[in-house]
Amino acid sequence: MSLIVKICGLSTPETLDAALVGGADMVGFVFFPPSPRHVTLDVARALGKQAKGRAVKVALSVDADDADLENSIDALRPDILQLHGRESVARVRDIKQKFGLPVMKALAVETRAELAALPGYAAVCDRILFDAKAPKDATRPGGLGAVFDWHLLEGLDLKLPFMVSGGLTAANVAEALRITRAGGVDISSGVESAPGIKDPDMIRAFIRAARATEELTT
Ligand SMILES: O=C(O)c1ccccc1N[C@@H]1O[C@H](COP(=O)(O)O)[C@@H](O)[C@H]1O
Repeated sequence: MSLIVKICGLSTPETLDAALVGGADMVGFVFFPPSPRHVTLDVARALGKQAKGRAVKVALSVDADDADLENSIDALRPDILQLHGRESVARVRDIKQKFGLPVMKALAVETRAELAALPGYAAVCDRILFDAKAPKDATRPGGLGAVFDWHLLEGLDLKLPFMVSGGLTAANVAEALRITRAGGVDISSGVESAPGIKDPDMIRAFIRAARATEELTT
């Protein structure tokens, strides 16, 4: 199966275009007001139309209630929901049933202990995204450019597709994939010139670097 490359936190037509033309498989939009990448419903509606049929649209939320989820889904028309907060297994199941969309649950990993939560989530969601744990005083649970110890995923036998994120860049993506054997990679800060400001050249360079690893393994 080919590697899934996701560019997250897109918020302008120009940078979305760079991701789409560059060959991103998934494009992510952040619905979380404290984030520098937060998109309003109007912006999400326009970007959603631009991305339609060209890549998988991902709506990222953090412990959102049903009303906020409904509004973001109505605006973006996503293909999948990325739940990046402390959503419980029961809440993930509930969201899937209510909204009828596939769910990718983000799990923050710092030690092997956090992987104990995996079977519960694996039973209810469609995809797992491993990310670094945010510091206690962080204003958001992700999108911080923080890397986790990829060796924690070494030899992981998960019967579900999984992706890796957290501090990825064009320079380290090959190493992350070599160690984790993930089926996909997700990036936000690593393709930005400043928090929330995506750089089209960095987007293209990251996609190229990730694709180059496929050539090494196929
Ligand atoms: O991007 C954000 O602002 C964000 C806010 C809240 C939760 C998650 C967020 N981003 C996701 O975090 C990971 C890692 O990002 P980075 O590459 O280390 O910056 C990625 O999945 C983003 O989609």
